[in-house]
Amino acid sequence: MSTEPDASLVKIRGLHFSHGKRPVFKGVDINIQRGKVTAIMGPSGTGKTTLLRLIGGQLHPDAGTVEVDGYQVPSLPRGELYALRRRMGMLFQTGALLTDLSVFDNVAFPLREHTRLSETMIRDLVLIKLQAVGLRCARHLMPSELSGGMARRVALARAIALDPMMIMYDEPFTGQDPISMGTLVQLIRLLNDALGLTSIIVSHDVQETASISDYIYILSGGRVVEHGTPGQINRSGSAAVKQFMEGLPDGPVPFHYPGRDYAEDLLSAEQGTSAKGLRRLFRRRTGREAA
Ligand SMILES: Nc1ncnc2c1ncn2[C@@H]1O[C@H](COP(=O)(O)OP(=O)(O)OP(=O)(O)O)[C@@H](O)[C@H]1O
Repeated sequence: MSTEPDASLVKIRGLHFSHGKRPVFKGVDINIQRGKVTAIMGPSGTGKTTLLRLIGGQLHPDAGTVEVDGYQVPSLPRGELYALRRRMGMLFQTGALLTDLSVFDNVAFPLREHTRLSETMIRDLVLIKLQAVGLRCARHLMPSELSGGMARRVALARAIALDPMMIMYDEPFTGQDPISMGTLVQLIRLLNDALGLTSIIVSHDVQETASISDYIYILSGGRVVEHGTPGQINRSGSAAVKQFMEGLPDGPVPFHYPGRDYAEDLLSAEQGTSAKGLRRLFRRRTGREAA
C-alpha cells in the first residue's frame, strides 16, 4: 500500500514511449511531489522534453500511466484535458512572447482568453504577476525592447497568470548571462514557495538547477538511472550519473548518436571506386585503416 498517494501531483508508472521506431522510454516510474521543485536531467536526446509533453497530454504513452492531480491524462476527454492544461503552466526556452503585444498585454493574454474577468481585475492581476517577477514598471515595453532575461521573466509572469498548480520549465536558463541566470534560478524557487506551486525543471545547467531542487531524476537510455535529493545524487556511485553531473563527454552514455559504422558511412558515398581506392580514401579521411 502506498503511504503517500496525495503527496504526488504527477505519477508516472511503467511508461513506454517511442517516436516512430525510436524508443524513448522503456519503463519509467516518476513521482513529482506537490509543492516541491523537481529537476529532470539527463544527456541530450534522452527524452526530457518528450516527458513534459507526455505530462501535458500532447503525446500519448505506448504503455503505462501518466497521472496528474488524480487524472489519467492520456484518457481525458478533450475538454477536461484543456481544463487540466490551464492549471499547468509551461515555460519554454524561447519564452515565446507575442511580439506585437506589450509586456502588459502579453501577461493579460491568457486572462483575456480564458476568463471573463473585468479589465480592472485583469489590470490588478497583471500588475501583481509583473511585480512578482520584478517587471511591473516595464509593462509598457515591447518584447523587442527587453533583454533575454527580462523576456523570460515576462514569460514567467504570463505562465503564472492563471494561477496554475504547477509549472514545467524546459531549459529556462539557456543563453542567459550568469547574472540573469542567477536571478531566474532564485525566482523559480521563490515563486514556487510563495505561490504554493509544484515545479518541474528540465535543464542542462546541472549545478544551478540542483541548487534549487528538492529532488532530481536522471534519465538515460530510456530509463531512470538515478533519483534522489541533490545530496543523494552527488553521492551516487553510478558511472552514468557521475558522467552527467561532472559533464564528461563520454562514458556509459556514448558521445556518438547510434548508427552504422563510420567507415561504412564514408565509403558508401564513393560507389564505383575500387576496393584499394576506398581503403586509401578511408585512410586519408580518418587516419585509420579500414577494417
Ligand atoms: N517529433 C519527433 N519525432 C521524432 N523523433 C523525435 C521527435 N521529437 C523528439 N524526437 C527524438 O526523441 C528523442 C528524445 O527527444 P527530446 O527532445 O525529448 O530529448 P531531450 O532529452 O529533451 O533532448 P535535449 O536535452 O537535447 O533537449 C530524441 O532522440 C529525438 O531525436
